[in-house]
Amino acid sequence: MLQLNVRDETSPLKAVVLGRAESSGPIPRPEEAYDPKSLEHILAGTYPIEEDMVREMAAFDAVLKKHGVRVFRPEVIEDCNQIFSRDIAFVIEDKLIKANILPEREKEFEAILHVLDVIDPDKILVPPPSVHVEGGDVMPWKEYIFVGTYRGEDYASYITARTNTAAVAYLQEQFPHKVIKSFDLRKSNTDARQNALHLDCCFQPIGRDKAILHKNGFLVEEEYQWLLDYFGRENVFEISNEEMYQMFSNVFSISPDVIVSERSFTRLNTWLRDRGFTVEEVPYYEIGKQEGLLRCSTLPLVRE
Ligand SMILES: NC(=O)NCCC[C@H](N)C(=O)O
Repeated sequence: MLQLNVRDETSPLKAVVLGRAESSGPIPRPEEAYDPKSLEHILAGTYPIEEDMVREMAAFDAVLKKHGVRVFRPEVIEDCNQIFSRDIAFVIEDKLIKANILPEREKEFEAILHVLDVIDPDKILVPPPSVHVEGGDVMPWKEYIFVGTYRGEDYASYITARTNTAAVAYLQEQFPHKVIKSFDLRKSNTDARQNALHLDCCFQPIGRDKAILHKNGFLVEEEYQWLLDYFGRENVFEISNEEMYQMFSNVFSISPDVIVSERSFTRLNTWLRDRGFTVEEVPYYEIGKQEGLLRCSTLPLVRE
């Protein structure tokens, strides 16, 4: 049995699910896209090909293994995009919460049932259908659980709004000893530069006391300001609109000292190295075309 344990975003990683790109299906039709960046690449004829994405994920897998991480992979479901394991379930403390994900992505969960077999069933939580939540929006951090949400009345019209206010209330009920801090995120179904698809698309804690942050991802300025004040301006790497689009905030922590990043993120990677981080660079540009990157591809199960 695997003893689940995830209390933050950066403690040394022991076990993780890494998504996979094999048999991820044909190029979707424009009306099948569920994020604006994929849509952009479908329309431009630049949607990533499977071979390239498999190669990128293999490079990520090799880095995780080099650092002694036990890596689980989903079973292959034919013609099903299973790259972004982050969103199908997430672990907080010793509980795995099944996400109530976009209906278009529901069957991805079946591919990790073999992982659930090594987890105590009492530790698996299944939220009611009214709770919409995806792991990209949820981040345990010290006494907090940070949650990205969309509070607008027009929630249902955004395929890019994945975590609702019922999820915020649900997480508070399940983790009463935690402070749930929610953030209203900017959404666009059509413009990837105006869309924070999940919280990890505009913010992520790194190291012991640092964060990557993008102001325009937040609809409420005080909520962005709260994060800036909490981490302290000198500990925050602020990213531009273009860097958010390139998914700079979606790097992945193997430990407080080791971060996996995209090889072209020169400004970020230099800032990290200057602050003593070990940066493991991998090619992940093709996967980035689907509005997800390294954090989105992982589902941490055990951190020290
Ligand atoms: N945590 C994340 O931001 N996940 C990325 C998911 C991208 C995928 N194309 C989606 O729209 O669900």
